[in-house]
Amino acid sequence: MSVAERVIHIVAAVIRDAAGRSLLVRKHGAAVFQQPGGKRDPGDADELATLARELHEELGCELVRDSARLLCHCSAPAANEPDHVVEAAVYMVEVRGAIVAQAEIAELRWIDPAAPDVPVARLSREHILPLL
Ligand SMILES: Nc1nc2c([nH]c(=O)n2[C@@H]2O[C@H](COP(=O)(O)OP(=O)(O)OP(=O)(O)O)[C@@H](O)[C@H]2O)c(=O)[nH]1
Repeated sequence: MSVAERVIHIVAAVIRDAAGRSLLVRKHGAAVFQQPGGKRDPGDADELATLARELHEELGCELVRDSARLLCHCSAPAANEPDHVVEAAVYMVEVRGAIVAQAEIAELRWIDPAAPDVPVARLSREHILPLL
């Protein structure tokens, strides 16, 4: 496997509630929680199209596109794929509609970014939550 094949490019979302808690998801088969989001599909026009599609697939809600603000670009060892690195564009976003875990999601959790009470993937723990 080449170095390029070991890099997973994703677009990820920070979604917060009125109390400042942040939403994390755990996928079926995964041990740790991570940001909602995912890999870009060839059919996605841009990063926000990827995010809108992933948020709908995972949470059943709609991205409010105008609300999106780039928070950071960051990278960490991938949570679920050994020997892979995840590189993320991370956006703070607002969503419209009810947030309901869809089929691919085992669990949703609103966490305090300063004191998560669930196991959290490194990308979130080391790079994203400290910015919130
Ligand atoms: N979405 C997301 N993926 C992350 C994060 N942190 C992290 O290490 N990853 C890694 O990046 C991979 C991205 O896969 P994904 O499962 O979210 O993406 P996807 O929905 O497009 O993939 P799929 O269609 O193959 O299921 C995860 O399996 C995980 O190993 C994160 O905060 N959010």
